[in-house]
Amino acid sequence: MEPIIDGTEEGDLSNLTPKLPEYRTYTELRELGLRIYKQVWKEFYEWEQRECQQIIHALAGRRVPGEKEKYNKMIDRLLDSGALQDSEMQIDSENPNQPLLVVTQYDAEDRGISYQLEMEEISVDPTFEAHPPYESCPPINQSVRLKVREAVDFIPYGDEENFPVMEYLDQFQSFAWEEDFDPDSEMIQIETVRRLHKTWDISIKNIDRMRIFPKPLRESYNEGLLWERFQRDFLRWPGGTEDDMEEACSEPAADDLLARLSSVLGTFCSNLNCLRTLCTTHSSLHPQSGSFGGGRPKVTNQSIRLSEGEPCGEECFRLTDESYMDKVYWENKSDLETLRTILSISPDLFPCRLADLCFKPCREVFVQRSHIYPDHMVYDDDPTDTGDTENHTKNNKTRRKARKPRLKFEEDANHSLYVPLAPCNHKGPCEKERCECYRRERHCQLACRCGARCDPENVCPGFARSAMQGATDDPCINTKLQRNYTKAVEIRRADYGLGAFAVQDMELGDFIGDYVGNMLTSGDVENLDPVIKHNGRNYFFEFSGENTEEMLDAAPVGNATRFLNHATAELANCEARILLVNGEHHIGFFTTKAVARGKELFLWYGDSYWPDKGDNLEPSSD
Ligand SMILES: C[S@@+](CC[C@H](N)C(=O)[O-])C[C@H]1O[C@@H](n2cnc3c(N)ncnc32)[C@H](O)[C@@H]1O
Repeated sequence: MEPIIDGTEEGDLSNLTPKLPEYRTYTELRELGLRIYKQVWKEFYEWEQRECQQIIHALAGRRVPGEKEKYNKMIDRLLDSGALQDSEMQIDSENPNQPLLVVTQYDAEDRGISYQLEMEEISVDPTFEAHPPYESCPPINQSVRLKVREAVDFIPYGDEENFPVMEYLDQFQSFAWEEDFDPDSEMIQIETVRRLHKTWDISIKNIDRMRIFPKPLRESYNEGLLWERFQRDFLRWPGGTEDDMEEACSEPAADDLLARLSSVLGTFCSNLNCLRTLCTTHSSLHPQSGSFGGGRPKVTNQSIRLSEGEPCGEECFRLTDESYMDKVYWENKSDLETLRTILSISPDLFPCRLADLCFKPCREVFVQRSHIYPDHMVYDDDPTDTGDTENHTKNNKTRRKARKPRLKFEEDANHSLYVPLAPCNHKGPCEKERCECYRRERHCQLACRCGARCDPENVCPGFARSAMQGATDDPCINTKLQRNYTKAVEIRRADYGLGAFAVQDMELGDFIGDYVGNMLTSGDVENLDPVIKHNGRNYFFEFSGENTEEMLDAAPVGNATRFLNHATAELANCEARILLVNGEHHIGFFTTKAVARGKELFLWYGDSYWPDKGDNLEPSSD
């Protein structure tokens, strides 16, 4: 038997039943929900049709008097389906210069009736040259990881006969326009929820129980239809009220520190190269380097205790010995919970900081941290190396078959300085004696924040000192990239499609920009896909170092650097350098000689880029 609505639990109908005694079961409630849903649906689409008509009318040019009547008459004749079943159109061959279109329609007995249609001639300025067809490329200022799309968004070059449409479509499973999220239906659902909740006093929980929407309204404080709605701008329409539904999104409990922080910072990326919201660079594959940089502890208690610095007093954690390890007892369990939460966010936070946050002596927090993370639990492997990455790589590998020619960063006599190095993994600042980066003149200067593992708080006292000193007169080359000290370029037609031209005089060593694109994790990429084959433009840039093989594709997203064309090594006036910035590899383009304003910028793409043609492509000399 259908359960009667419970009047005791949260989200019950005890307050509803007196108002609406007929709604006593969830089936009845669902019928009410569906009724409101249909009502909103109808209102929305009636409004949308009217609204669209108005917009289209507003866009139309001025009408010639009588034109409408003439047009209507003609349409009536054309649509007279009793007499005519088919039609064809042709230009009047006797009068090719006359802009006249003859429409002939045929009836079932093949009798044709012809109409002449007046046409408006639009002449195009003969000096106007249409822009060559280009694939879409939204601008980005840092590389991103695009999801591997299984649905095709649109068919590029669909109107060009020689584009292999079917070969292109074969790569996808479905059409995005058939599947993707529909903002209209989200608005209709939200308005239905609002009416049920506000007008009919039905709780969010009971609305969920009606099971009329495809996804739950409130899966958690940051999941579900209600939460998603507040992440977007909302279309205003007369039937929908943009009001207080936000309050229906539940907040994490007051004492759930981790959840509260996540709800605030969930979309904020704390990676030093990012520091922005809704990052798609770090959080998708490496969630721990996104929101919180937390994850597993990397620093042992022993190293913390022996780290550089003077004890702050007799009770300092630096003076903790074994005998003290079982003498710390915190009566209030919530103190320990707070410490655990802080450590789950930042597992290597120094005891002095922990002491401030927990209102406890540093020695006590140190001992408690040692219990939570005993030294045998502290690994020195790469915490960002998750199974996710592996899966992603595997997926890519199965999807991708052959190696594409790509712009490749190769170690040779001229470029050996710029082969990427793994971040230094030692305590303190880089030193001549021990650092490979120093030997190869790739060291981080003190004021530069290179080296993901060089944790300023715990293991790199040199960092803290240098940071206070501010930038040096001769800052590390990374700062040009970090601060975006680029020289302006203009993108315009060149000998090989579009090219990048100097807008101002440039000197040797000027920074042009950071080559950004879609970050691919696998060294293997798909067969030259039909779009590249068709338009002949390849935006892959691969670089491989000691432990890295990374690839950027600036075809789907990019910035001005994607337009630097190729020239031989002698004629090129720019070069690519691999920089290690806060532990991430970047490809910076720099001038290798002075470039006068108005001149095109060229890069030597490397031998592997032109597998068929060899390196004999030269730019024009002017
Ligand atoms: C990274 S894109 C450079 C920008 C490109 N010109 C555009 O319009 O987008 C590389 C492509 O440009 C063209 N290209 C660049 N340099 C060239 C050269 N020296 N000779 C012939 N084609 C070149 C090739 O189609 C190549 O795949």
